[in-house]
Amino acid sequence: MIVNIEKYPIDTKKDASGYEKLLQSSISQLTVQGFVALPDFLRPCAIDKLTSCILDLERRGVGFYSCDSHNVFLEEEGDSASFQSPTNHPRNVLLNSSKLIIDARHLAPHFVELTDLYESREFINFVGSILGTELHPSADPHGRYYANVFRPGDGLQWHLDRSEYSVSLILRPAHVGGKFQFVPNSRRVVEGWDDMPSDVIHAFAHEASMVVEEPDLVAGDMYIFRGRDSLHRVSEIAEGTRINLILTYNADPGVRLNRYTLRKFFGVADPTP
Ligand SMILES: O=C(O)CCC(=O)C(=O)O
Ligand SMILES: [Fe+2]
Repeated sequence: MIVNIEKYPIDTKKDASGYEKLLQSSISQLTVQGFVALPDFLRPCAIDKLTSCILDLERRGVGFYSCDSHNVFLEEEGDSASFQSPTNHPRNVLLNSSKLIIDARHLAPHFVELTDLYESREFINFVGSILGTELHPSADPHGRYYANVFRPGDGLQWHLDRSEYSVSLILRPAHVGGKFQFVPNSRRVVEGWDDMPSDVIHAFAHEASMVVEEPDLVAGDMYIFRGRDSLHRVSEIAEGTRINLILTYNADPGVRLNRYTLRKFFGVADPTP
């Protein structure tokens, strides 16, 4: 088991009162901050094993280095009514991101325990109970879960995820930069923009009661948030390497990523039907 089960009794049958306490504190964190951070969720030996295995895959050239530009919605530029919209409309403004993604197909053979966690009823029920929804694993063979490796100069610009819910497991934070920044429940505001602000943080400073959160996350931490409803990014890495795992879930079964996301971030030009 890669989970620090003594601190996080996610199996309700084994420790009902510990589970209930954990659930209630996580739910109140989500209500107050719009996300949940669970420190030391992974066992130290799991952090070491997962990290060295991902770095080894990177050395062997496994994974896709995505450095294509994208818009905040992760949808085709101009594939809808807003095609007629001004060039500065968020749908038309391209942002530059870069990172290495090692997707679920490449990770699975090396990470049986990760697949087990991703699919485990206890884990899905725990995360779903915090988020107040039934959760289903993604049906996307590439994006159900994946590792991100950010090197200096890399970063992931502002976007709204295609998957509804994301769970991130931090394996190694950057030394400088590489901060996870997000604005809880900001989708509606972003959808209302006619012009993409050049400085998103500054733009939100003028929105009543909207805060750009920047949690301080360290190796072993797990965080949960609504990636489709909360604009978020990873700021540029200045020093060190940032490595994390993202596990994605949806309220409906059978959900897959759109072609845009698969092409730009996973290097998949022609997804299998
Ligand atoms: O690496 C992170 O913390 C966030 C990554 C992310 O937003 C994504 O992969 O969609
Ligand atoms: Fe994201």
